[in-house]
Amino acid sequence: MAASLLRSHSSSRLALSRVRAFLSSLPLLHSLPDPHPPILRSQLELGFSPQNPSLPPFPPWTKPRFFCSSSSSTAAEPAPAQDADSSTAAGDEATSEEATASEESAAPSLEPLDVYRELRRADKGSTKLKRSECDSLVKVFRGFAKSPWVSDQALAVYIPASFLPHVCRRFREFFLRRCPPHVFRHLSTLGPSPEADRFLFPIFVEFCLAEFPDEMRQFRTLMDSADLTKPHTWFPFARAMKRRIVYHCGPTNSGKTYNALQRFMEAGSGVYCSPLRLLAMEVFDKVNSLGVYCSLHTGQEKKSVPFSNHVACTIEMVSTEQLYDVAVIDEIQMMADPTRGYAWTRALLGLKADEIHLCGDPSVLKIVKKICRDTGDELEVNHYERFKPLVVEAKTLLGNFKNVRSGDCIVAFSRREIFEVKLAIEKFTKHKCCVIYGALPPETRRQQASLFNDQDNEYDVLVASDAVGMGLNLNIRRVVFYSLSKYNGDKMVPVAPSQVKQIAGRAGRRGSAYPDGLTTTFLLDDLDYLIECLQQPFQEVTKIGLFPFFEQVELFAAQFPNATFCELLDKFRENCRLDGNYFLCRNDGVNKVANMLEKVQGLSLEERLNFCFAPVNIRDPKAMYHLLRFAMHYSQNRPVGIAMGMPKGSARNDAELLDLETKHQVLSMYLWLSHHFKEDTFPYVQKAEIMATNIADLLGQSLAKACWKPESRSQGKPRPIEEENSQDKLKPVAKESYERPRSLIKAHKTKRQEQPGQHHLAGNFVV
Ligand SMILES: Nc1ncnc2c1ncn2[C@@H]1O[C@H](COP(=O)(O)OP(=O)(O)OP(=O)(O)O)[C@@H](O)[C@H]1O
Ligand SMILES: [Mg+2]
Repeated sequence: MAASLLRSHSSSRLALSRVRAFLSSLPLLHSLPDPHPPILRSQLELGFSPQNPSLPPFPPWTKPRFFCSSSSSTAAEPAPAQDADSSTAAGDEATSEEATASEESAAPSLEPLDVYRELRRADKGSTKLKRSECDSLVKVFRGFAKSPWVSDQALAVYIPASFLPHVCRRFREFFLRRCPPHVFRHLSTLGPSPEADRFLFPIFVEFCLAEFPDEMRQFRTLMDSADLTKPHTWFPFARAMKRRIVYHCGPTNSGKTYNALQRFMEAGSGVYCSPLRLLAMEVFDKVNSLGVYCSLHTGQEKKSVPFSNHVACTIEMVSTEQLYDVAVIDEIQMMADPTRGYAWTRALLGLKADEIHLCGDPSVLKIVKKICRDTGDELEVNHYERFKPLVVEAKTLLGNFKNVRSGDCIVAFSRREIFEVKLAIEKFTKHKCCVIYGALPPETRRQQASLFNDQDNEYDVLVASDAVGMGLNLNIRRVVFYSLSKYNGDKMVPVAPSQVKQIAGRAGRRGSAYPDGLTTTFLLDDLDYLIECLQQPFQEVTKIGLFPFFEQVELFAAQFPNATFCELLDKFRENCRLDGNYFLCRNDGVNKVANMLEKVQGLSLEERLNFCFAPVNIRDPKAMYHLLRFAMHYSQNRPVGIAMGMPKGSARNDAELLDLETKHQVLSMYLWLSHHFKEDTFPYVQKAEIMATNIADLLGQSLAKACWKPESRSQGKPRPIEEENSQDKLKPVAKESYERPRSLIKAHKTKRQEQPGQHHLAGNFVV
């Protein structure tokens, strides 16, 4: 797991260098007489020896902060009086007596090295603790073993999470049998707490150095090859440049991208990095239409416009080799995305551009400032406000589709709900609906968006998933949340406030037919949560995503020649080291694909990695089958074929619609692979492109007339509770209206005791 290492605690920082020095000096250690007190071994190794009196007797990091009132005091000195005071403050009568006594004679030391030495000197079993005393100490050690702080710090001294429980158990056994009374009293006062962890940790390190030097040495080799610390140093050319970073910081619909694109178009050369293919395509079209030659580069397509010095690309495809005058990184807050965040981090750290424009909300401002300090780049921040405030309609739709109006965008969080809502609206009102959801190709989403934007047709309502939250320019008057819960792959959870903000902010676009933005919910019960989300300030991001380069994985893999690719990924995750501001991006799908591809022989590590990262819906067995087939043919050096017929026409039911979606995804995957492998291995690119375009058209035609009940891709598998219940939600309450009977948000938010909507029925809110 990703770990934040050694940022907060200077003593631990020193611990790392100490452990490194210790582990890198094998001959000296081995030449020491045995049995040699380990503490002295490490001291000797660092030069702290009686023969070298000019050096302090113990390295300073071993002084726990909580007990050293003065940094100049040494372990040889008696513990300062404050130490005794601080322990008596919370102590019992006996402790108080002890403190008084310690003022007369030297108090027993609580310096970690002293404690450790005392433990070492003591005979095994010398401590006779009462049962209750023993129990209270065990609690402290349990807390220590489970503390995330300890786990991070242990990783920094080359003890990975997998080994930590064993070491902690041994440490506890060692400690309990020899624990001196004053240390016991001290730990009892602290109890299981961060202070106890910080007190024990340096002693723990000494114990590990003595007991597990070989293991630590092995782990060190392993972890060094999975070292992802200081990622800004991975891009020496970018570091050699003096870059100017401009952060366009503000909420949705405030002109951030517009202003950044102005600079992009003025520049002699530029790159625009988009979170979505769709948005890259929009910028590509817009910029070319304004007379600036611009190419397009996404995972699936490369359109090179002759004489162009500008390129619009998806963030994953941006080159850190090419030099640009201006780069734009849109939706910079996506740096914190658990899966894709690394692509934004890489672009920010690695782009070779004189001027880099970041567009996004304020959540990553602080961390961007920190990165700029690390990279030495100059940072300018431009703050933006929404052109028009967003107004929350307190009335809501009261669970009735009859309250839908022209220009509404109804947001639902599953494909099933989207089609149910579309069906209900078209059946019980005069409105016609366009739909937008993640599984649709970008071309179809754009087609649906322009159908909705165009005022001269009957399609005046949009039903969309969260895919609408980013990228498209839509003429939305009002965003209506059909629900505010979402299936997270495991269970239904409330939609995150940042996402609610992003989606609601789509209402009322400058220059559109509806410049004033409104938002509300379908159910009155959901309204409070909507307001709560919109009123929440942007949460500051403390960690951003990172992922290793292929070369780093390759280096690591060399140590496990017999490991499967899946095992390798797991081991890398377990052993990798990160700075405190970074986390390792997870890729849940990759493991599933890697497992499936295990049976394909003859792929190099790089080829396997490429297949694993191909865009595939892992829940779609047909798409998975095609990926397996592509990999098998490739590994047998056969030209990879499409092996899929063109559908006869548009879909007549949901099963056919699902089939069209799958077919497009498979073609999209084929095109992606063709751009990631040698050209001649995927020779049917042109055919795949034509088929993909035609299928996107068929999808558009199918959606225009879709009036069927949705099916599930995972037929036969248990559906999430929400989906099971969704039939009930649409039970007609009157002949011509529908009602959803309950709000899942209400169930989630049991803590909210007040009656739904009681404060909000009075009027609208500006947020
Ligand atoms: N100065 C301007 N003149 C004309 N139109 C503008 C101007 N600024 C922004 N717009 C228009 O306002 C709309 C919103 O602007 P933009 O897309 O830049 O907002 P944003 O802050 O990037 O929003 P989001 O966070 O949703 O991406 C766009 O349609 C854009 O063309
Ligand atoms: Mg924008």
